[in-house]
Amino acid sequence: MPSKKALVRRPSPRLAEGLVTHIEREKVDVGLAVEQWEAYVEALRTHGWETIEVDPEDDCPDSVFVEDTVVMYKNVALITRPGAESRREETVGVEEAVARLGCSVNWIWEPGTLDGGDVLKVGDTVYVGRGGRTNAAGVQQVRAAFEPLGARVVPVPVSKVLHLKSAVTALPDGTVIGHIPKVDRPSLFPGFLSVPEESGAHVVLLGGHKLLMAASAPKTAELLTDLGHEVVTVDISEFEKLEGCVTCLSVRLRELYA
Ligand SMILES: NC(=O)NCCC[C@H](N)C(=O)O
Repeated sequence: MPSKKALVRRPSPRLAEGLVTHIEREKVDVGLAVEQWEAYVEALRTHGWETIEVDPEDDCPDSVFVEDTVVMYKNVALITRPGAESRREETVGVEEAVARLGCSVNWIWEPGTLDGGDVLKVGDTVYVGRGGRTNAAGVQQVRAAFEPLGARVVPVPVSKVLHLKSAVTALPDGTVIGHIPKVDRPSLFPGFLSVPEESGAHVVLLGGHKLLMAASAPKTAELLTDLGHEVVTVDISEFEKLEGCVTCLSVRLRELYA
């Protein structure tokens, strides 16, 4: 059944200790990050999403990046086993939240690792990034969880950025967008549009032609507006310093059964 709920998780007071892998560490202003997070949540609400706060996990610096802890396909919530050990505790509260919402719960098991940021769904095609955080066993377990439900899992190499969705996301019509220097194999996607900025590759689909994007990609916002999309922007500079992007701050639940 169509639903418009989104999981979010308040930033930890230890946010500034979050992991950085592909970029230089920069000082994070936690107070500003909280303001930016609140504005992000407000943008989701303004555009028709009911936001559900997962209990905060103050001891986990990266817990605000809730996308990495669970992958939804239909009514099934696949609880991940994050590739970074420091993030594994984050899944506990998320599992409880999705179970309360009536999802069927499934899990990635050792030796599998999977970060939700490595999973991009385009219709029933589920692209899974095989990179620093997601291993081959993780990809195989996504297949086992979702293919019996009608998905087709397509593994994609990721070597230049943290996650698959740091490199590419998809527009409402299924066109995959990415900033070419950061995409390993653009030819793997049937329809690919190159965008001028790295953070322009990240869109959250708000419904209809509305896209939520970071304020740091004005040229891409202009391009997508010119193509007929309605672009809503949020400043997420403090999360970008930790390799976060608009997608990773929420998990949209579009097919809840309950
Ligand atoms: N899905 C995402 O883009 N997640 C961002 C995670 C950033 C966090 N600092 C990490 O390295 O795990």
